[in-house]
Amino acid sequence: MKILSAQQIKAADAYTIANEPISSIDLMERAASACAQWISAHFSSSETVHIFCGKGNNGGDGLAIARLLWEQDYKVQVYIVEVSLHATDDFTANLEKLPIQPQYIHASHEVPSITTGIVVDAILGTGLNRPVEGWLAGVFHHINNLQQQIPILSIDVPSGMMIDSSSEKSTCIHARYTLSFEVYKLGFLLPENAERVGEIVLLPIGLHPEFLQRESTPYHIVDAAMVRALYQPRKSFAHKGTYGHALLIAGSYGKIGAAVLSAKACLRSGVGLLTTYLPSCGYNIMQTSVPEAMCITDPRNELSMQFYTLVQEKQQYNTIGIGPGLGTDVSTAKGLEKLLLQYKQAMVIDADALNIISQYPRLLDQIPANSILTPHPKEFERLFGATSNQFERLSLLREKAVQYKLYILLKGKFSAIACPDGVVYFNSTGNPGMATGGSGDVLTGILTGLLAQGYQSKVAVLLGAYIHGAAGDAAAEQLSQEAMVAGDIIDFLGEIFKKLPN
Ligand SMILES: NC(=O)C1=CN([C@@H]2O[C@H](COP(=O)(O)OP(=O)(O)OC[C@H]3O[C@@H](n4cnc5c(N)ncnc54)[C@H](O)[C@@H]3O)[C@@H](O)[C@H]2O)[C@@H](O)CC1
Ligand SMILES: [K+]
Repeated sequence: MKILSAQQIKAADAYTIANEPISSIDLMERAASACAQWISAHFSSSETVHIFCGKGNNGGDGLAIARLLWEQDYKVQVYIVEVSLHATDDFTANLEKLPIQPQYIHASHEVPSITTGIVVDAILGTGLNRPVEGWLAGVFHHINNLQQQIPILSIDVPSGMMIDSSSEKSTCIHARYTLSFEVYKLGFLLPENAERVGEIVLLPIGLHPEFLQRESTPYHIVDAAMVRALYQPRKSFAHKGTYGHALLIAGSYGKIGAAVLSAKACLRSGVGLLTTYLPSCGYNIMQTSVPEAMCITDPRNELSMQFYTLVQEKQQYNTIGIGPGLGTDVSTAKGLEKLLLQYKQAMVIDADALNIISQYPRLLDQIPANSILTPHPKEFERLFGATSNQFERLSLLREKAVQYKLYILLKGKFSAIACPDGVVYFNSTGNPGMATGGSGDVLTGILTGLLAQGYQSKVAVLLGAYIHGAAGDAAAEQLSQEAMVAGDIIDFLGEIFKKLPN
């Protein structure tokens, strides 16, 4: 699914108006009626609905929602926040049709103290062009400080939030639900706005499909339809050689569990054969807990330079996953350098392997093209430096993926996957229950398994990120976000794979 900028959304509205064709006011009515329907499906008509409207088209939506709910016997109060002298035509038209008397607000102390019902925020939408400050910021603080039990529903965008750039410094409404139109907005996907958008509800408003199809954007959402199209069912005449041989280089004394989780996830993702390369202390643990994996050990407790010779001697590995629990010992760093100099196929690089690379940045140039890097935000910062906000971090992510011809998956609620062509995909699965030790090791295993069996890097990373999150969602559903552990994600992979065929 495409993510459009504020300018593109405006163009989509205009294209729909011109080509459906439909009048602007009728398109607004359609948007408002989608919101009113959602509200009536979720809140009883005994609730008073307090609707705060600005004077742009977002406010126009609010006025139309007020009328539609009033017609459905809701008790409705409308407050017009005088954000500007100018009102848009569609706002004015809807004000004329409003069956009740609105109350005007020019100062923060004029916000009524609301003790029951629900609040609808239709003050500012995608037309926001500067940070919210002054008395309007005071109005927002009043609304945000209403009692916890009063849900705040923002229409299209929480007022005060920019959708294409950072608005960290802007005062913003903190919504429990954001009822947004048709497409995700970039700002919804970045952690700086997590507390502002609450739960995102996308409501279709019939924007012209032709426009959505032909408009290009560097930002996309990875959804179920996309991964179903990427998934390849297994061939009926397959043997274990058909699905590749992966090498997983992982573990150090005290962190063999990371290697075990990664190995199990790799096997459960369909790899044909798996060899693990571990420090000697991990031998019994791996052979006992993952008997399906072959095991080669390094005589030391940290992995050393020896692992490069191993790859040199045995060229049969279709891919290598390296990093989980590896440690950053100097001999391991040397081994990684030798490995990168020799191994030229796409590989998966995670955790301590990334930390080693950030200590020796010259290694970045040695990473085989189309490899997949999976940093969390701190690892990303260590690798590529700090940025002043998350939109800048996203630009840096794209820039580095292009520069080094890599797929870089920046972990988070909506993991951002930047590709060598500069396109970014945001994963839509996963939950906070996955913020637990070992989840990343599981992801590395899945990605290594998919790459080894012949998926192209792009497909492997999109499919892998999606099924990792989806298995985490299935685990949380069954066990709760609190009680689930990383190993549970592996246990639910099968359930997700079963749902993939079209
Ligand atoms: N036909 C359309 O164009 C449709 C538009 N829709 C709605 O229209 C919205 C966009 O409408 P508009 O472009 O009128 O924009 P807004 O309704 O977001 O408001 C823009 C107004 O707010 C002012 N403003 C911007 N930043 C401010 C700040 N920091 N402090 C005070 N005032 C500020 C601007 O000067 C302008 O007067 C969407 O979010 C959506 O809700 C929907 O009705 C769908 C159809
Ligand atoms: K709003």
